Amino acid sequence: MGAIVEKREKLVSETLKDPTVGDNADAYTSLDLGVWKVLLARENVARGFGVSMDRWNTVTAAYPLLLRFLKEVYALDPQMVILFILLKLWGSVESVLLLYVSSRLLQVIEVGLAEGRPDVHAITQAIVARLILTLTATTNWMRDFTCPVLESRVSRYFEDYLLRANLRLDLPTSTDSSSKSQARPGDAWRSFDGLCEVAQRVFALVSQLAFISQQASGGLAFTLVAVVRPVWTLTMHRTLWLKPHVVYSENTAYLRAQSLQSMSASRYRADVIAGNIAGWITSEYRRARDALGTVSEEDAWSQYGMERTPVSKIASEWTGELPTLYWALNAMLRPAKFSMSSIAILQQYSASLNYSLQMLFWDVSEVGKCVTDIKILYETANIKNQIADGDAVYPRASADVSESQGMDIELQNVSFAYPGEKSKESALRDVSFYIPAGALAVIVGANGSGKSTIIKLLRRMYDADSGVVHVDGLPIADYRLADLRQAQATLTQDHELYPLTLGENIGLGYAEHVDDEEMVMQAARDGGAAALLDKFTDGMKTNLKPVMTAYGYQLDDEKHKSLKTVLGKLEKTAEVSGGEKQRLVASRTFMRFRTGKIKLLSVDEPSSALDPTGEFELFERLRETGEGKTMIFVTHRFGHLTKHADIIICMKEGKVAESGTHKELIALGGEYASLYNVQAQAFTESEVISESNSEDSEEY
Ligand SMILES: Nc1ncnc2c1ncn2[C@@H]1O[C@H](COP(=O)(O)OP(=O)(O)OP(=O)(O)O)[C@@H](O)[C@H]1O
Repeated sequence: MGAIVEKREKLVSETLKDPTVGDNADAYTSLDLGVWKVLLARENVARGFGVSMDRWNTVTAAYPLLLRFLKEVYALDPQMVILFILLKLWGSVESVLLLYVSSRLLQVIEVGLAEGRPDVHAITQAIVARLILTLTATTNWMRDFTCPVLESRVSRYFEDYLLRANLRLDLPTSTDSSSKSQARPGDAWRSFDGLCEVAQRVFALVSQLAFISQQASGGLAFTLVAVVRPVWTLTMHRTLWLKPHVVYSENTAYLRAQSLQSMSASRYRADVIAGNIAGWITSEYRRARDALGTVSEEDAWSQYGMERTPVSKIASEWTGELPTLYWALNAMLRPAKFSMSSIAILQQYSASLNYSLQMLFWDVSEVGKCVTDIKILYETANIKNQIADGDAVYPRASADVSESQGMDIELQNVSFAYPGEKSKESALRDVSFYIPAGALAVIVGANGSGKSTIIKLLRRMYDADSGVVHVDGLPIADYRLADLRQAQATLTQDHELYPLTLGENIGLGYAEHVDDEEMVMQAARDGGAAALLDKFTDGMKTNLKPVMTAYGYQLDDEKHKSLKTVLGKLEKTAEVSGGEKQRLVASRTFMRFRTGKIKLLSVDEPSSALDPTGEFELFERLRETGEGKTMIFVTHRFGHLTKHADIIICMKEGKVAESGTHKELIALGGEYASLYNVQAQAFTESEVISESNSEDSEEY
């Protein structure tokens, strides 16, 4: 863990010093906030009353985005939005009305007491006040109904927006943390509600100030004195949200404790139980906690907001006392103009203003977060994909190979390192080879030698750092991505099962025909998954991993047996074995073949969990189906495939060690021959297959 932290420190300081990164390291301030480190872009404009122009600029720059956001939310349901805002604003109106009623009440009581006659006005005022409270209860009740309806409309709209924005991201972009979107659909509603809340607070404060400034007991001077505190507090408020910053932790003990804590997740459970390491995890966790001591883990944003000295807080409290001081001084200096009721009324005004100010301050401190969340939300749709689209149509009408069913592939001096790769060596180094259209190529080599990476470059999951991948004579980057991918079928062990039905898991190989049960069934037969579909009562309609919606709380083992049984049944999902998963994924690939557009089939070790018969049948069917198309198989197993291969590319440490046919490579006696011999030894009488007699020995 210490090494990780050292590396992280080094990485940060080297990146900031790196002139190619573009920024200047001096432009950042590094802050330590508990377990967090914050790299904060330095503000370059002079500060006045704690407010920087940068902060103001950020808010004004966000204005068009805010306007767009509010317009979009309004368009979702104008009537509901208006009702929601009116109900919110009622809170502000109500506070002014209550101020008015209670000040009138005090005055009338005072007059009544002085004159000693029945106080009809006071009784009327009290009834009106009660009516206001009834209205408040009704508006609160109405808000309980409007709020969830509007919330779900806003959330659904932005869920849809984010789904589209995220699904269009390519692999390097979506895994790159600097461009990965942190937006969540729930942020949209929180931001809208937060902004409405601030609007309500501002409206409440302005109405109170307007009302008080008109009153004989208040007046303009009192109102001005009352606004000193909010102006002071808002200008002194520290927020990170409106500043460009990076937050990370390099606290060894904290990171260690977090890692150990995460080992309670269900994906580690089997290993933790089998390895009997629960005790070790707990004691290591406690040790990490002890080492952490009292260092604060509170989030960096809250810690940044905390004042380093009490000066600002003291000043804020004092400015809050100014209204009291004002009327106290007035009462002493001009006693004739003051009565007990006017003093009580001023006190009420002060208390009410103070409350509104505090609430406003509380909500305004969240505005920065709302603005940032809205910005992140919209920026998700503008994240630029790292894999640029080409404009050439594939297959090319003019290409010599266009008539062929296969794809003509040539790699010329291709080098590639994964983005942010920590390995000392690149995944591919100066790789060159040629696979003619319609050929069967097999890529072999040790673990980590770059075999799968070649397949990923052909699918344009990534682009080469240098060198060129040619497809049908043109650089691969020139083609339209959608055309290129449409012409390829891949089968790897990285494919996942979708949380959808078994039928959809297969049918999505050809999305346009996902509901064609006949076609899906045929693909299932080809991929060896037909028996699996028969196994489940719901067959193709079986939902594999439905999203969990069953929850049970406060259930007693004895008293609530039937409820627990219901819950158990609801929680049960359909399970498939590793081999069955591979059969389903293979069936999806066969479904893809039915598009009739496939020119390249890449198969990357998809059979690790298949039984020998299953594996043999799968490869045979793939070879039959792919007949005439270019086929690339990545494998560790030597046998039928290598025997039939038109070309074998043997990889070693990111380079092509050698290439040729099986016979040629065995005759060469190099890397391929030695890999082959290791496997052949297990099946032959003689320990080593010599180069000379190897020609007929590939069957094992
Ligand atoms: N997503 C990734 N990010 C960073 N490095 C990666 C990534 N995938 C692979 N690598 C690294 O690239 C190198 C080549 O990996 P690749 O998967 O191409 O090897 P392989 O020959 O297919 O290995 P295997 O036989 O184990 O499947 C390895 O050193 C690996 O650690």
